[in-house]
Amino acid sequence: MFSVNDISPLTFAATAGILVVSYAYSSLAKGSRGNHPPGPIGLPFFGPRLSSTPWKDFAEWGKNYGDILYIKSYGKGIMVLNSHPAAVDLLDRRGSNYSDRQTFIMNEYLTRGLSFGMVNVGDMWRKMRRASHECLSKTGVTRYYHVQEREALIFTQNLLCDSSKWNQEVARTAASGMLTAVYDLPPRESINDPLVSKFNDFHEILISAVTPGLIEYSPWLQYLPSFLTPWKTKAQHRFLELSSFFGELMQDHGEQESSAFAPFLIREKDKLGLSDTESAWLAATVVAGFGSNNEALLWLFLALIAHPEKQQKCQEELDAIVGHSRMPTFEDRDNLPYIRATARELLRWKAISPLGTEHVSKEDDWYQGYFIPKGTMCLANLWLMNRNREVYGDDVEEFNPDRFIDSEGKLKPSISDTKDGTLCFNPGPSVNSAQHYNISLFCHFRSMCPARHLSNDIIFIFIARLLWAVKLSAVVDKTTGCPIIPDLTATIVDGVKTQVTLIPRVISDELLTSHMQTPASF
Ligand code: HEM
Repeated sequence: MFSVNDISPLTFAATAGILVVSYAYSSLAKGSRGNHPPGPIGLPFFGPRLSSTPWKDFAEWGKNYGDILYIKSYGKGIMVLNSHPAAVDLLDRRGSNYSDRQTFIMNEYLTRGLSFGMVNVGDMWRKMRRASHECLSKTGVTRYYHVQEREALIFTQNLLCDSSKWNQEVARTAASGMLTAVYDLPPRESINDPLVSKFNDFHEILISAVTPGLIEYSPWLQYLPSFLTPWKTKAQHRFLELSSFFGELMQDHGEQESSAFAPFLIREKDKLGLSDTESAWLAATVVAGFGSNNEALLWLFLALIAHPEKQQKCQEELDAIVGHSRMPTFEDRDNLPYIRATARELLRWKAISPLGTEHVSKEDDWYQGYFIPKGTMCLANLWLMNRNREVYGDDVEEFNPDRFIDSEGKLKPSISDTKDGTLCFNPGPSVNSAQHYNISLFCHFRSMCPARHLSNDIIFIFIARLLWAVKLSAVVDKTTGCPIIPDLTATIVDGVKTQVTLIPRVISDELLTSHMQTPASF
């Protein structure tokens, strides 16, 4: 019988050598730490320390480690793509491997996989994308023009009456516009409107469902007996309660012959292949997207208050093109390049979704000599891409709409205006135009924001109508006599807090009132 004692020291050393080499080879093939993209290591298991603005941490680390970072956080592999070409290569060209979403256990219990923004690429995702395309495509959104125009008018008028709670008014209007677009409901008058509150709560629920808590780090906890997991029962009840609420909304407001989203989902039910519950959740999660528009409009106030000279340029354009006898409409859009540049700059300056949505790799992959294991979470650092100095110049931190205006005063084309996304915004002599891109606000990947046209429309018409009617100024500090300029380095995490003074520019309130006669619904 063979025994270890029979092996000579030489054979033993040779065998051990072969084992070490083959272990090293197989770990390399499986992607040992050494073969992952570089990145800081930090504490065992916990990984490197992340601040409340991780996109800034990633940008800082990128200076040492390069455009593709890999970190392990709480045992989870995360790859961060700091450059647009790398993001396009992986999330678009190899999108079939990187289109899964991170699974959050809490999200599964609360939404049963029906929250549109968190659906994995697959049958359900395709159905939801197809259904939303009808109403959110570039031509589809034209049906909402009058809804957005009217909301921007009501918003402006309400601010003229009382500007002290301007940020609440922003929240009201963002929710109200989406409720009309989806359920064909009349405008909501107050932030305390029960439906607005309900969707505010729902928005919070969706966020909490994807905010990692203890259960995400210790998934086995979910299998404990029910008396030890009351959160599970609570989440399941919440799902049923929300499903029945959204179902009733669909029934009450979805049966009309209007071109709002919910009635469309009901009419086309068979063609779209979505069950009643799935349609109800799709409609509700589209409404919940108002949070992003709300955030963009909050930043708009800060940008305009801090930059009266940019505001004035917008108003000069409005005065020249629209005049004082009528309000701007979507028909004026092509003739208002500076307003459009302001809208675009707003989203570049303060990325609303700085890291996009998490993508997860389905299979092992190799990229630029690095190994990316299956199940790696991939984040596109959109915040940083929109601060590429080679593309935007050295004043990337500034709010400067002029960067999008060419020497003839026209709006420069944006990546969304080009098919292949390879447009170079500001090519210097050393820049390879095929490698540089101008703007990455909504992502250009397979799961790019389906509401990008709608959001662009909303931001455009709000800037146009608001600045047509009023001038925004900072409040003056009574003791110093100086204007209180808001903190522009703050992030939405800190909250957007500032006071604003409104100086009316319109001839009379009657003019605004006359615009209220526009149709109230579809
Ligand atoms: C200024 C406003 C907005 C910005 C900047 C924005 C940005 C984004 C970004 C960056 C993504 C991630 C794409 C990816 O990583 O793959 C995304 C996805 C998404 N957005 Fe938006 N968004 C905005 C408004 C909205 C609104 C109003 C809605 C609701 C109608 C919405 C619904 C979604 C959905 C459902 C997804 C996930 C798409 C999918 O998984 O296929 N967004 N958005």
